[in-house]
Amino acid sequence: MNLRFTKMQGAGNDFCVIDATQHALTLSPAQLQRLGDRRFGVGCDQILVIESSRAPGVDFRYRIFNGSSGAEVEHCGNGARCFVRYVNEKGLSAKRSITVETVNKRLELHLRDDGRVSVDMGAPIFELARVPFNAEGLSPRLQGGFELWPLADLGVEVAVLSMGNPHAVMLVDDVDQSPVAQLGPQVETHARFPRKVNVGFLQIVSRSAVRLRVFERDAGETLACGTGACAAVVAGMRLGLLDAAVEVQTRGGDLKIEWAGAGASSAALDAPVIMTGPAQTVFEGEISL
Ligand SMILES: N[C@@H](CCC[C@H](N)C(=O)O)C(=O)O
Repeated sequence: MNLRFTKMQGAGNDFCVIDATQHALTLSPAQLQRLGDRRFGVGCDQILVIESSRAPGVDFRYRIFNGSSGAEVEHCGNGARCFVRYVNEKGLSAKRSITVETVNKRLELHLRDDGRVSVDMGAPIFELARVPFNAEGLSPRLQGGFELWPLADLGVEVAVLSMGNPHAVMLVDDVDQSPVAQLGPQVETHARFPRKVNVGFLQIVSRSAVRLRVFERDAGETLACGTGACAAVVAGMRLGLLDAAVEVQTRGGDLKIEWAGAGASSAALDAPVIMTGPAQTVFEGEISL
């Protein structure tokens, strides 16, 4: 089959976007991997499929597949910004704000007048079983009232949370010196994370700025990870290190993360995380799969 795609990027995290609003489309893991393959296919971190939705109040279904494995995942923040840019540029909706549903949550996406995109990423999830993270037999170290969990065999401590997809965040002194390529895959596949995990390396620069590298589950290190930025900043806020609005510097660009739960009582922990950043179309093409 011949498949039309649009290559997009948000802070360097790149995507193949496929419009499946007019016809049902099922791609096999091998076809998805071909799209994701940088040597023999198109090349991208994730494949985003746009489907129509019949759910009340929902404009589109937003499906996400990791490009290297073809596995469907729950959430992709940088992809969400590209999603609403695509829908607008292709005239699939004239609305500046749309609501989409992923496999496990609803998101609100807004095109801003300054050219950037804001996404209501929903509330972070801290229940370990829902991340999922198996903490049996472990004792966390508390910092600012939040837990840092030891992964003793790797000699690191991680904050654990979900943005709809699983994240482990570790504090580092300097992201440039961090052993991301070595430690990333070891934490990603650690037995304590039964569905694997995205791994963030977080350097605190000030109370309103951080540097971040993320080793993504099934994708390796990417230039930026939107859910990773949200998870890392929320972890930093709960550890008492960050204020409520934070600039995240990644290798592919800057993202702004805001969360009303920072420094607040537990009543505000279910406040949504708001992410703002760029989204751009790179080129369009067709591939034979
Ligand atoms: N690039 C993403 C996250 C994509 C999914 C992730 N690799 C996972 O497996 O959960 C983002 O911008 O959030």
